[in-house]
Amino acid sequence: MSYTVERVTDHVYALLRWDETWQSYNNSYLIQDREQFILIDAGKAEHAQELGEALAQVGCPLEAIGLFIATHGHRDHIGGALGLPNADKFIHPLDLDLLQDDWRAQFRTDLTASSVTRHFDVHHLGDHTWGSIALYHRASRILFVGDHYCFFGDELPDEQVVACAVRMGDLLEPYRPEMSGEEQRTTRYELAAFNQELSDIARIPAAFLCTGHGVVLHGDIQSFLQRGASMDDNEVLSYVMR
Ligand SMILES: O=c1ccn([C@@H]2O[C@@H]3COP(=O)(O)O[C@H]3[C@H]2O)c(=O)[nH]1
Repeated sequence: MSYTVERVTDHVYALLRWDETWQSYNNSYLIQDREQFILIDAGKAEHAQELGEALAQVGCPLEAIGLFIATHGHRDHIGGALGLPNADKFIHPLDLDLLQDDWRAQFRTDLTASSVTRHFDVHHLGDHTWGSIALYHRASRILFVGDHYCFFGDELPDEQVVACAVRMGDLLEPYRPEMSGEEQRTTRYELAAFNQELSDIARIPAAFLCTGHGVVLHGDIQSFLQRGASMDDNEVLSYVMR
């Protein structure tokens, strides 16, 4: 099994696949709701079959996923969603352009639909990509932030998928505009805006932080995010240079 599957909390699983090509974990998350399964992010299209096997391992056939939400439109978060036959698929309208032409028709952009807001508070971030979002799943107190803040390329600490945010304080990641993969974004350096967005989501009473890549954090998520939001230019530079 090329996916690592781990329970985050009741009815929520993290599914991580180490991608040799990009040398990083790619994360997806499964939530078992009373009526349906919900998938957040779906990995690359070429890993879709393995994602299906990982989901089956926790009792979720692909047909049972009724709702899919992408944290943003990069292909390592979207590709696997194409194989979900019964899911209503959502993405922020500003990321629709990132999708292949023949994929766009499969996606809805009305994130204010009750099928989404019944479960999640949606926060537009717009940093990693123009349409990147954070999703707060109120029932589980999980904050999904996609790649706004993530551990791209990092190994799992002590091979643990879920780790304590306080103990992982030095896992802080710098602001990395180059991660956006889009020229428009990579040439902009907007640390102040990035920090403000982090500071805003740090107010959410989350007990878990689920990012687009790598370890899942639990515990004092507010302090962890606030600490990230307080990095100044010098500190960002020292992280980038290390
Ligand atoms: O070998 C690589 C590694 C990375 N990237 C880009 O960096 C981005 C990081 O965020 P993401 O995971 O949403 O998408 C990734 C891609 O856009 C790439 O194009 N080729």
